[in-house]
Amino acid sequence: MGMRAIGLMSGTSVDGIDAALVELSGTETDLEVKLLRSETFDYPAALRSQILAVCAGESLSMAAMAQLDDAIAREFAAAAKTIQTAQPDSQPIRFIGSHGQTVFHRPPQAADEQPLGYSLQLGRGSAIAHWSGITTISNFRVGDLAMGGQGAPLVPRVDAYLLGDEQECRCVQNIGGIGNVTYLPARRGFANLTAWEGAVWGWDTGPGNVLVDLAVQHLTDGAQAFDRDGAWAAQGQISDPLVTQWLADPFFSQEPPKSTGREHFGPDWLGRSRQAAIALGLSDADWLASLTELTARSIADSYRNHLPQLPDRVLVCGGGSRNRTLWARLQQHLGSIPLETTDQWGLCASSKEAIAFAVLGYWRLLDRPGNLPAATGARQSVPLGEVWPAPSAG
Ligand SMILES: Nc1ncnc2c1ncn2[C@@H]1O[C@H](COP(=O)(O)OP(=O)(O)OP(=O)(O)O)[C@@H](O)[C@H]1O
Ligand SMILES: CC(=O)N[C@H]1[C@@H]2OC[C@@H](O2)[C@@H](O)[C@@H]1O[C@H](C)C(=O)O
Repeated sequence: MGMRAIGLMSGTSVDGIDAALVELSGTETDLEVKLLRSETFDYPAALRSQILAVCAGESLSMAAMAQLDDAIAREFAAAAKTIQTAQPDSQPIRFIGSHGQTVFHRPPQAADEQPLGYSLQLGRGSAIAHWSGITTISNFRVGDLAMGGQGAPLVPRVDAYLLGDEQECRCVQNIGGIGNVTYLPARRGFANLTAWEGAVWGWDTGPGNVLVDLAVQHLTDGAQAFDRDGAWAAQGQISDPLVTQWLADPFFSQEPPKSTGREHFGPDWLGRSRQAAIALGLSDADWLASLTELTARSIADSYRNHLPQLPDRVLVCGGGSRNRTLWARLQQHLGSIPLETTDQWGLCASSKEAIAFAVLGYWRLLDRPGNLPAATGARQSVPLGEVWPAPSAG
């Protein structure tokens, strides 16, 4: 029997906590993850607004930050306890792997006086361990940042061992708030596993759902959080000149390793895009169609611009996989390359990132590396995460 664990993730959409109860066995090529249960726990509305305000640059006193940190940790601990209670049996949970909530992300800048990147995830693991009574592994990004890396994306090494293939070259495309890709060349072309792992690659492709979400929230005064199934964008016309103008953003032509967040693709970016759309006389639906197109184009263009070869297949995960308009546009730009969800390959598309943080925590306990230097730019691969033992009962 494998090791039972819980993975917890709240991403850049800030929609809620994705929780996955898993059973883990093996290590890398023999790694197996059985998903026993998964659930999303929405943030209380007031907490979500506060997180979004902080992500948008609102300043906080240290006391307010401590309070926010622990309000998030409480939600994470409660999510873990709820999913633990829903277990099919009463097996002990060995650990929680918790990503936490990113509220600030600054990639390293080579020309800067402070070249180290900085990434802050709130919801401290020590408090989650305290409130859940389960050993918690958290703060996964800092170890990579200390090695000079971007601190993101961290999922590529997990994708490699869960979705890599002997014969086929694949891309795994996550479309959360921000989009990120993992490139998995076919294993058969490599002398050994180390050589193959060295050729696995990944980067943030840019906006996933974040701009469309913000636009829908703006247009509906917050009544709607996202463009369900892409229905609104489907009613509009794409403005190619506008999309081309947006694609001139320097992030898109930057060579990987690269990562980004709401600091760049956030409210200010959206405001400028709104002005440009109004200047061209676009309707609301045209604006949404064009923002959706930007996500699709930025993903497909980044494959063409950066990859050594186009993949045989693209596997999509994250909430954006449910946006039909985005899906159709991405398929259009990928031409004959088949586009499928990771569900079709045995890995739940809406829980994959939560599952990945359970695997990264597992690798921490096994003293195995978590990051891929090719994906993050770190000087070396290291085990990721800090371990917070639960206080013993009684
Ligand atoms: N039915 C749907 N139609 C269109 N979009 C959807 C649908 N369901 C979810 N989404 C989109 O998915 C988003 C949530 O995706 P997800 O949970 O993968 O994001 P995340 O955890 O913030 O990701 P990341 O950390 O990778 O940025 C929502 O904000 C919404 O934009
Ligand atoms: C700083 C941060 O939280 N980055 C997230 C975000 O959401 C998607 C993309 O940007 C990715 O780089 C990362 O998450 C995934 C899970 C990762 O680290 O692989």
